[in-house]
Amino acid sequence: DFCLQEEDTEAPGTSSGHRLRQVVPDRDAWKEQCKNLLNYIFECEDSEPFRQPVDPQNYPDYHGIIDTPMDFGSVKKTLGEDRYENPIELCKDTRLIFANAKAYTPNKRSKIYSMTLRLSAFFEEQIRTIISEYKTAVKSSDSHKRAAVKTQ
Ligand SMILES: O=C(NCC1CC1)N1CCN(C(=O)c2ccco2)CC1
Repeated sequence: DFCLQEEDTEAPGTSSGHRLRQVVPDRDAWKEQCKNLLNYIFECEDSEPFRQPVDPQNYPDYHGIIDTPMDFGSVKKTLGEDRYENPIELCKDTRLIFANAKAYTPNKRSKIYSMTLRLSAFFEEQIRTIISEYKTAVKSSDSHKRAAVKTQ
């Protein structure tokens, strides 16, 4: 754990001597990490069918089978517009992309569905660390808040 200086309101390096450099996990780091992950996914050929919403002209039965369509373009847009509070929400929407493909596919050996299997394996590997570091950062920022209250 890191120490919290008692003069928490004073500017760093004040007359009360040097403050120790604080190492505080960044609770906003997940946003850039998810942006980078999405950019990598967009580079993957396997994401091609999932970068934009399904056009009902091409798949007239799609919206009768799938209640909540989702695609990586929408996830990227939501992230960019700061409409995700945390990476867990982004993970939920991304898992919906994969679940929709599994629900819609007529056959588990279909080309498009098989693309989601590789993509979801990669996504789950990457998102687990992002979520774990986010949860750690939230915990330590909570403990910081409790510590600060005690000193008041
Ligand atoms: O048209 C689509 N996307 C929009 C295209 C990129 C601009 N599709 C993706 C969703 N989808 C399936 O998940 C699926 C599973 C088995 C067969 O299809 C249907 C095809």
